[in-house]
Order: sequence, then structure tokens, then C-alpha cells
Amino acid sequence: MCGIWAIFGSDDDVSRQCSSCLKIAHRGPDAFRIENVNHFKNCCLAFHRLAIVDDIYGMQPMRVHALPHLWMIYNGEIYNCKLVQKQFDFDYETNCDGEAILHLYNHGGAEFAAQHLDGVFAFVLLDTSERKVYLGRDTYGVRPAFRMVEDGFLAVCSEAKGLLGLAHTSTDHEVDIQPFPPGHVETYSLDKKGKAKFQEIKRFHKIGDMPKYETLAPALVDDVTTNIRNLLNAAVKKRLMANRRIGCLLSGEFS
Ligand SMILES: NC(=O)C[C@H](N)C(=O)O
Repeated sequence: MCGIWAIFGSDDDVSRQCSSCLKIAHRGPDAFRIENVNHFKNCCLAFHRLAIVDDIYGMQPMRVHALPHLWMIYNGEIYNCKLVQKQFDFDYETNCDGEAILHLYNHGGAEFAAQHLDGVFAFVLLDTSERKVYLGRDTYGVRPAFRMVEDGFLAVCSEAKGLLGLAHTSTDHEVDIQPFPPGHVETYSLDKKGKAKFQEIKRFHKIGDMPKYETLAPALVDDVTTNIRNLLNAAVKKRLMANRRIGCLLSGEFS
């Protein structure tokens, strides 16, 4: 799982507000971190981690020495992290899958990054040099993300309950907490006071369109059964990039 929580442009006491992130503590049994960004005092990022890849250096908010202006939290698995490293000749600092997002963003922007991720993800990326915040979510919305925007205040969380009680002027009944739309990237700018201003929302991919990244899908042959077996094998294989010894791939329903 993993849980992400972030606020920008708060007028309240951030050190008090950030305790709301504990409402999603169940999403990350391995470690948690709450971080307030220097020079961006009214913003805060928090992360609850279920460590799947690089449990030593993969903690978040993720930062790398080569890109000190970027702060990122994400919930997800990026199956093609090694592939994009080779493709674009990125110099990774960690072995964590999400580092790909930072380098892809640095290479071509947020939409480009989201388009080149083969995986499941919900991310919040803060670029302190551009004073911009980017939100992104995978095409199928496998990883959850909710957000609330209220007059310069932006709050994001893996679960809606992490946003309750945060609004400055509205009550929880009035506040507009929305699921973040799958397959989209949204941009906010931060003014001098750190207030978040909506800039744009872009659909980076939709179901049915060919993805921009190189798929590892095997070539189709004339036999349907062989195709199903090959595609299923490839789909399972690409998900085996985790450091965890045991995994469970499940599709189904419990009633
Ligand atoms: N689990 C996550 O959502 C983040 C990342 N893939 C990790 O292993 O920590």
C-alpha cells in the first residue's frame, strides 16, 4: 500500500495540522516520516511506508542529491524503472523504483514523466525552484488519491479521511473532497506566500490508447491460448521487481 499526505498554502499551524496524516497510518507498517520544507513553511509532506523496493534508501519524501529542488511522495510500483534508466541514461542514486519519476520529470516535465511510467502510482511532486506542485495518478486509478482545494489551500491524501478537518473556512460537510481523476496530471503554482493556485489539468493517457513507454508485451502469435499465456507470464514477470520474498497477485472479490 503506502500512504501519501500533503498540504500546501496552509494558513493554520502546520505542526498541528500534520497530525491528520496519522489517520492513514495503517497504509504503511514499515516507517513513516513527516516533513516540512525549508522556505515553504506552510506546506508539509507525509508518508507511511510499506517498503517494497529498496527498503534502505527508498524512504520518502524522496529527494536525490542531483535534484535537490525536488521533493516527492508517491504510492506505487514503477515496473519499468530500470528500463527508463537505460533508455534515458539516468544516473540513479537509489535502487527505489520511484526515483524514475524524479528523473523523468527533470527530463521532460510532469506529463512526460507520467506518460513514461509503466506501473501503478499516485504522486505529489514539489519543485521548489519552479514553485510548482504536480499531482499524478495512473491510467486505471489503481493507486488512490483524493484532493481538496480551498482558496489557495491544497490538500492531498491517499484516503479522503486524511483530509477531514483541514479546511480553513468550510466545515467537513461543505468541503469538496474529490477523488483525483485517473490518467491525469495536475499543476499548481505556489505564490510568494506559498498559496497554491490551480494552473492546469491534463489527461496524459486513456484506456485504449497505446502507451508512450516501451511495453514488454510479447509479440502476438496466431494462437489465442499461447497469447493469453505469454501476456499473463509477462504481466506477472514485470511485477516481480519487488525486494519482498513473498507476494500475492490477486484479482477477485470477497463478499
Ligand atoms: N510501496 C510504495 O508504494 C512505494 C515504493 N514502491 C516502495 O517500495 O517503497
